[in-house]
Amino acid sequence: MSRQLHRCFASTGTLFLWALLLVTTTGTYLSFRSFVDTSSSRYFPASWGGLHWERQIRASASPRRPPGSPEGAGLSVLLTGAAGFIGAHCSLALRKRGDGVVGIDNFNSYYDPSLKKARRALLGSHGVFVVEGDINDGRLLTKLFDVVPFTHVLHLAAQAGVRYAMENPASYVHSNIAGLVSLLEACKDADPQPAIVWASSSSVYGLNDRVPFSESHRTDQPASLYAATKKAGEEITHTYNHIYGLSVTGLRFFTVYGPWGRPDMAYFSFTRDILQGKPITVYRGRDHVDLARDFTYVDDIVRGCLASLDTAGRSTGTGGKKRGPAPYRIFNLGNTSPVTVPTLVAILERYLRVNAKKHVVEMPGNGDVPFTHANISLAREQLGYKPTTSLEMGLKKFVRWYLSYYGYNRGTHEFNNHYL
Ligand SMILES: O=C(O)[C@H]1O[C@H](OP(=O)(O)OP(=O)(O)OC[C@H]2O[C@@H](n3ccc(=O)[nH]c3=O)[C@H](O)[C@@H]2O)[C@H](O)[C@@H](O)[C@H]1O
Repeated sequence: MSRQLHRCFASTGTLFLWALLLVTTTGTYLSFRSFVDTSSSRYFPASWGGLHWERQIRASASPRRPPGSPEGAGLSVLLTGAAGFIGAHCSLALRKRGDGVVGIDNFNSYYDPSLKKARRALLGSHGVFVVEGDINDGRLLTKLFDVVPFTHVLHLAAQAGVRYAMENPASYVHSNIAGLVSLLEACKDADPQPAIVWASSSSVYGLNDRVPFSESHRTDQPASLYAATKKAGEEITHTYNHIYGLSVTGLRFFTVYGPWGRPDMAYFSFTRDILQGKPITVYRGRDHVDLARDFTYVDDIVRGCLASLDTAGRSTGTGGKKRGPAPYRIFNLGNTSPVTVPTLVAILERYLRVNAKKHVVEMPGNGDVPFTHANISLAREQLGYKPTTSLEMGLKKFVRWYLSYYGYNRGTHEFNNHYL
């Protein structure tokens, strides 16, 4: 009897232990799931969806060219990075000529998000709707293509900045590699497939020292992780063109500047610091040679982007299957007249009527290249691209915008009314 009782207690104890194990495992699993769910929903906030949202998307995507217009029916463009510098300018230019545009932007805090929100407000006042979302969110992209048969994607969302790549390398992989692949996946699955025009960079020329830089020059010696991710983007888009028949145009932008620009770029941060009486750091190359850039004004770049969309040709695939070859193009979009960084500073000093406190240092090994200079023959021939704005003229427009936007004209730094 006592042996039976003992066996019974022993088996009850074993059962209890099993039950305990089961409860603990289930609890651990559930808390892991909830962690995964909350972290992913924190990553991709579900601030999209619903009938009202879909109506806004459709309205924004609809071309508004009059029927029988000489320019044709009008494009319907999904524009990534729409609250960014070049994205906002392109969105407005497309809208103004009667194309439909839906923007997407993740409003990250790489630089002051209030500037991005101000750009979004400007776009909103012109009928361009910008979805707050990340291009890594495949569900959102699929939904957008379900709602609208976009004819084109202008992909300008990216982690920009050459030197920041040493501080935050993961953000370059997230946006410029993973985000690009996520977007291409959605595009290849879409029916009809859109044609894609996207922002590569002059930085892909890296250590190339043949000038001016031509599309046929080598681009296998990047000097920064930023450049490497843009170069990778050119190879990745080629794969999608080859396998799925997506029409792809990559644009190598050369140090783009202008009103509503990026605060992390030299012309912008120099302006801010000069006005605030702070010293600026001017990098200098080896043997005391000044650094130079083929600074390109944003309106010229916008014309290049629109011409690329207009000449992109069709993607050939449907339902993820290629039906024939599609265009794959790469163009330099530069200004063809490099200017040294000290000259850039001198022009700003003149317009701002303030002498900069210059701190000249050897260029640190942080990804910078000594100079850039675009050969734009190919873009001129195939896109009719012809930059018309000198750095002198473009900086004048930038400074005028800067003073107005930051309230210097009224002797106050408060938010001001500002228009392009
Ligand atoms: O064409 C591109 O593909 C890239 O262009 C731009 O890169 P960059 O040409 O490096 O522009 P930008 O930072 O304005 O520095 C300009 C000059 O000022 C020098 N520079 C910079 C900062 C500083 O404090 N001091 C300084 O001398 C600096 O050494 C350089 O000589 C975009 O940012 C990038 O996203 C990418 O699009």
